Amino acid sequence: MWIDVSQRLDNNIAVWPGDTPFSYEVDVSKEESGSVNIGKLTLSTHTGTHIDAPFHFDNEGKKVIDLDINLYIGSAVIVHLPNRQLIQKEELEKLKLDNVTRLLIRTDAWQNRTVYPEEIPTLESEAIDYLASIGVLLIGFDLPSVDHMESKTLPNHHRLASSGIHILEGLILDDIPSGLYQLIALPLPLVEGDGSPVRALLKKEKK
Ligand SMILES: Nc1ccccc1C(=O)C[C@H](N)C(=O)O
Ligand SMILES: [Zn+2]
Ligand SMILES: [Zn+2]
Repeated sequence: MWIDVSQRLDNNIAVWPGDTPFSYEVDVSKEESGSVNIGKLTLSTHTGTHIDAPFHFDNEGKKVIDLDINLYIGSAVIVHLPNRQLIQKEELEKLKLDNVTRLLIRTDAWQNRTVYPEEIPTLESEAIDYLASIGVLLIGFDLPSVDHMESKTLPNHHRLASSGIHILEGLILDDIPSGLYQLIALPLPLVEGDGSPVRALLKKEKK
């Protein structure tokens, strides 16, 4: 059974402070067209559960279409690290993450999803270097960012990208136990995209 770990996209979804509100409307109704309802979406590429392309924080960085889709499908490990402000290398070392290419970190730190949190846990730089050294290629969080909310320089976004680690944000992992899963979280084929909403799904691996 696949489990949906995506935020639902409705007109009340919280967005990054100051960012474009999400909107879905029926632009042309069935009555108007005589045949079909046609919806219109307005949204930031960083709405809800989404991936970041390096172009989000680097003008020379890859855009969504340039990202390898294989990153976003395959086995993933979920670890539960609640009640921390800083996620440290030592702690990750203890989790025996060898051979993990997709790592999802459940922090439980974004409790009220109707608003953006003021502060969120982050990885220390040594932890990013450690994950890169063991071969992690995708990191996902149940958080709206991999940097502090007020950060303008986005050091973790840059360090992850330069280490070859791709970013998945805004997962809903509330009820998901630690363990080994299959993940699907594919971005849209946005040619100019700096990010893309995804439908993120998990399936428990037997074992
Ligand atoms: N600064 C922003 C301003 C407007 C919209 C989004 C942001 C973000 O940085 C979003 C977050 N860091 C993200 O990677 O989704
Ligand atoms: Zn983002
Ligand atoms: Zn981000």
